[in-house]
Amino acid sequence: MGEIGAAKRQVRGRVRDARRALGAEARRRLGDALARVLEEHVPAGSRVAAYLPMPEEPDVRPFLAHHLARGGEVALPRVAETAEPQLEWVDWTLEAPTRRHPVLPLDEPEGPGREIERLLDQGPLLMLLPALAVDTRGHRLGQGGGYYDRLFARLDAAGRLTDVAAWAVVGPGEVLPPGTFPVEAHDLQVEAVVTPERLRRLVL
Ligand SMILES: Nc1nc2c(c(=O)[nH]1)N(C=O)[C@@H](CNc1ccc(C(=O)N[C@@H](CCC(=O)O)C(=O)O)cc1)CN2
Ligand SMILES: Nc1ncnc2c1ncn2[C@@H]1O[C@H](COP(=O)(O)OP(=O)(O)OP(=O)(O)O)[C@@H](O)[C@H]1O
Repeated sequence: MGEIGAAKRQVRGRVRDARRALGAEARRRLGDALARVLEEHVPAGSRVAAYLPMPEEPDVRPFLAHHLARGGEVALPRVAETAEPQLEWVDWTLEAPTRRHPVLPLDEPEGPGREIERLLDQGPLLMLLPALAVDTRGHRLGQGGGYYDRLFARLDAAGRLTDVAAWAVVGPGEVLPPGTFPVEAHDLQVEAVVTPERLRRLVL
């Protein structure tokens, strides 16, 4: 691994350690606070792409439950079983089944998956992206798979970036000054970051 990879890994490790130190009760309160922020900013009945959190990630499920109850639509990503690493998208409701990924510590939706372009054929959507940290220019540090970077590179190539509003979701203390972690040419930029405190729109 090069210097950049090592520096990203160090910041990932710090954030993961801090997240692990939180108790279940603190995580629950943060998930509820996150829901209140998202409920204020996401129009009822709109289309949202989100994620099923791993145990230490910001818990968007309270928001998703509220959004679905008010007529919203939710799609979730699944790691596709294709040769090249990519995500596919599954329409989701609270009753829909999930299954454990064979390798990653992830629950994923079951049922038919679609390419991102097919999801967007139904109209533009808001995408909530899991992240370990975001800098105030909108650069996102993810788990290190490069899945979302590839997804947005593909949307860019297809001329469909404008169909997706990308908001990263992080916990308290995870919006960092530029330079705290290195940024590479392939790293996507999000237009906003959501924390349990507030929505912060970023100047790209
Ligand atoms: N909840 C959630 N779903 C998601 C993502 C995510 O970050 N969070 N992904 C975002 O791309 C995709 C799956 N990619 C992932 C890539 C790596 C790891 C991961 O945890 N890797 C670590 C193992 C855990 C650890 O060491 O703490 C690793 O490989 O070192 C998880 C998901 C799609 N779904
Ligand atoms: N557009 C792309 N095409 C091919 N490979 C890519 C692309 N974007 C990123 N990658 C590769 O993916 C790997 C992980 O990148 P990075 O560390 O930025 O992941 P991340 O954004 O933190 O992960 P994730 O999006 O899965 O949460 C790197 O090896 C990188 O070269």
